[in-house]
Amino acid sequence: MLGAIADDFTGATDLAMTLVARGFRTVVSIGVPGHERISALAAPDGQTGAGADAVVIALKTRTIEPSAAVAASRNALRGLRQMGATRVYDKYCSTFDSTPRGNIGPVLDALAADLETTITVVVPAFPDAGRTVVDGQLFVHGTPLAESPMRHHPLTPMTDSDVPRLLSAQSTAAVSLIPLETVRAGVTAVRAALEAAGAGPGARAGSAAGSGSGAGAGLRAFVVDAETEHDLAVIAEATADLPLVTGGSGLALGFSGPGTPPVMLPTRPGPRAVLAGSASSATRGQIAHARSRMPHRRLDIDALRADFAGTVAGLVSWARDQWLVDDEKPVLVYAVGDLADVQPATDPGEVPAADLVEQALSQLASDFADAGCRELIVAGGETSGAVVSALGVRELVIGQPVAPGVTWASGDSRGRVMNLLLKSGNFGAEDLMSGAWTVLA
Ligand SMILES: Nc1ncnc2c1ncn2[C@@H]1O[C@H](COP(=O)(O)OP(=O)(O)OP(=O)(O)O)[C@@H](O)[C@H]1O
Ligand SMILES: O=C(O)[C@@H](O)C(=O)CO
Repeated sequence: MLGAIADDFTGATDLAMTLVARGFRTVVSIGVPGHERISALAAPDGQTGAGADAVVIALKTRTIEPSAAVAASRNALRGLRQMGATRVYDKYCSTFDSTPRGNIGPVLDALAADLETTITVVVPAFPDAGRTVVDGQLFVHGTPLAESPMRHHPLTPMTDSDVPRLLSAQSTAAVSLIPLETVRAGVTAVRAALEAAGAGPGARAGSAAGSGSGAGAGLRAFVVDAETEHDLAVIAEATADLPLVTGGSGLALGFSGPGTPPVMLPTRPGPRAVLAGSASSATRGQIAHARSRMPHRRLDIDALRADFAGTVAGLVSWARDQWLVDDEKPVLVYAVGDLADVQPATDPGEVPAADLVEQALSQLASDFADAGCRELIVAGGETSGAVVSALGVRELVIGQPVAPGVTWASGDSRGRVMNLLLKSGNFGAEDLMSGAWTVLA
């Protein structure tokens, strides 16, 4: 069984949809499952679980304190091992989203230590979504990460494009690069690079330059260049025996499961809504597009600060009115239409704007579900984490894909099955908020 740990919920569905497309029966667990569910999912023969070929544990650890992220990830690893996971996939963002102190490095270090492995790979590339890595530099649709809209992210502004440098600052591992020329030379060349480096301290991979930082800790982390799906297939094959691989979801494009067919989710009658807490440029474009096609409201952060319950209740009553007029049309509630709407810093003692937004969208999701809403698009990884937790959903079944990294899923919210589309901030076409509904059977 393949076990995966994702640092946010949209990342979990992103990876899970790729695994489903590659023929894995995949369960997304929101947090670590309870003992009974672990037993149900466990693989009696160490190979195939009764309920799943792959389990992705969705955490909300991208921006929390590094020590808390490490503890939650190690706990998830324990759960996966109890289920019989023999390989572990540490999923983080294809744009390497992390705070300056972590959490990608500390989590990678801890998982490698628990798995007693001294070699792992770092593969953020996801070419279908425009993320490529060349000479260790991460590009977003051809623009260096640090010049892309990611530099304006409210929680994880990315101001460096150099993946080995980003990782070295966070990890105790000796960080090296396996360059594109080695990947293009094929599986044997990548394996040779990994094995040669395993030979001793300071060993280099292919023609790569190693930073060598932290070499004493024993772990070697190889950032591997990749520009195409074929590159990812080469890397996946070359690393098939590693107990731990890390990256965006792209690496999983090179995996091959037992051929389980995908699930088609039925549409769920009832009102529909879009909740967007993401400030990412793709989400802002989708909001601009959706505003001319559906009733919409922007969250008023000052009003939330002054009267949270009253402001949310006002939005619920507005949404109910819209659904009475046209129950086919989704309503849109969003946080950021324009970057100027972002409120980065708050006075000490004040609830940060980001928390108010997450709390408001979570409360709206619960109240909308109580009002009969059974289909929901949520934009943003942190936002999705907050919303799905508030809905009390424990597991997701992956359904129809919508765009690279974006998929419908269904989950049980306190006895009500809902279709949920958890969209990463920078994924999806401009018409996603009005168009994604049509792919439900
Ligand atoms: N006006 C605002 N001021 C400050 N923070 C905000 C504002 N609006 C939203 N936020 C916060 O910004 C964060 C956006 O992160 P989120 O992960 O949801 O989106 P994203 O980063 O675009 O998506 P992803 O992580 O999937 O790429 C959330 O915590 C949200 O509450
Ligand atoms: O890898 C990605 O880019 C996404 O799955 C994600 O994690 C964004 O939050």
